[in-house]
Amino acid sequence: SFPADSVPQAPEDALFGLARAYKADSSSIKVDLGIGAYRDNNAKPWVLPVVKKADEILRNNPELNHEYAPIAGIPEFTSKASELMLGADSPAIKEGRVTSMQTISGTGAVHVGALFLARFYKGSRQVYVSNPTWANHHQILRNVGLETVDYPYFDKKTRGLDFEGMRSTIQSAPEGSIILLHPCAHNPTGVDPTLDQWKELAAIIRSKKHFPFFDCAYQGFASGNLARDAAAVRYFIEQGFELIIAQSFAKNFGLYGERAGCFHVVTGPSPDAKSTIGRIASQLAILQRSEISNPPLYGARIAATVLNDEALFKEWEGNLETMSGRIIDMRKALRSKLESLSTPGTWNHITDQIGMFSFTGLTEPQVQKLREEYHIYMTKNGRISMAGLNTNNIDHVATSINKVVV
Ligand SMILES: Cc1[nH+]cc(COP(=O)(O)O)c(CN[C@@H](CCC(=O)O)C(=O)O)c1O
Repeated sequence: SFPADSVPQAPEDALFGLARAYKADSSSIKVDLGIGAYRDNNAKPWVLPVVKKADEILRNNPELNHEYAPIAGIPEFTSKASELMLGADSPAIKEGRVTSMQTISGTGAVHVGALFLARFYKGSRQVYVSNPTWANHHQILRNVGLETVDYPYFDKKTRGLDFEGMRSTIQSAPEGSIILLHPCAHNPTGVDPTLDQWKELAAIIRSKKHFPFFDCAYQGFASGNLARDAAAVRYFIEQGFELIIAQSFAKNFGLYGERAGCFHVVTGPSPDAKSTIGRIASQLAILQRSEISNPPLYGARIAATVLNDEALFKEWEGNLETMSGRIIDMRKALRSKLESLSTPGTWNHITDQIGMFSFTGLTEPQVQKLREEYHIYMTKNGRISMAGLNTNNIDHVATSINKVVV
């Protein structure tokens, strides 16, 4: 009933396949620079101290049970998630122009956003996506019948932003195209537009009546500051855009496997904004009900416990600074080691880039060699998850890169 020509063998997922290969490697000097998940200086996943506290609070709460969550998720989570993204004093929130729905982490939010657009967006069915972008974007968008078109993003020479390429491609996209944007800590390049460049992009997107789709997976991880990392999204909302936002709590709460995320729709200021938002929320509930019915409780309860308590929120901000700070230390250390080894080429991009990843410029053969000869694992495109580096393995990584970069 399922012959090979109707169910062909699919390629293994780039990222999860890499994780599997790393686990299977018995070498004592292996280094995992693959999956974008934070590791501490001992290369171990880090359960944030504030998450441990929230877990303790939940365990000691006799009121909690395992009943279904509402279809849109637990309100003490979704309301705080939207304040975190938009800012507690956001006019959009005050004017009732936002609806938020809890999702299966960031992936679930990108998916339900894509599905919502595929069903109800009357503009173009083309989604303009950065080249390169997150490994999962294209297939999520295509699975719901949207088309993807690349906009240039990475300048191979400067290893920085190809702003001219990005700007002109968005400018010339058909009116009403959907523009998928990473608001901070771009994956995989670690390169972000400046606020002035965001303002220029907003003007173009408005003039062409494009639709902004923000995928925010690293708020607080890029600069260590939650408001700064949300600046692009908040600017667009201040400018009165109608837009959607996928929000992951995987990295900034370390809740990867608990799948805590949120999806937001923001409408522009208008007399019927509230009724529009009500209609949108009602259709989102149908989409969600038919796919997951209602979202998982644990991760959202942990995040809500922290987001609703001033002292825990402050402690969380400290935990974020610990993670982003350690990554920045590793950026400085890797750059200076590569330079002190006089590794051919320039390495300032390692510290110029921001967030979880560094787009090193290493070629596929060099990546292959690092993996086979030095047991260092990174994605084929030369992306390094900087949290995989630590004071115990950084010399091995720097000297190995130095050897393969001829
Ligand atoms: C831009 C982006 N959007 C959404 C997600 C989804 O996150 P989640 O909340 O867990 O559903 C990720 C994670 N990407 C890193 C983690 C592994 C994955 O691909 O997923 C990565 O690129 O390594 C992103 O980098």
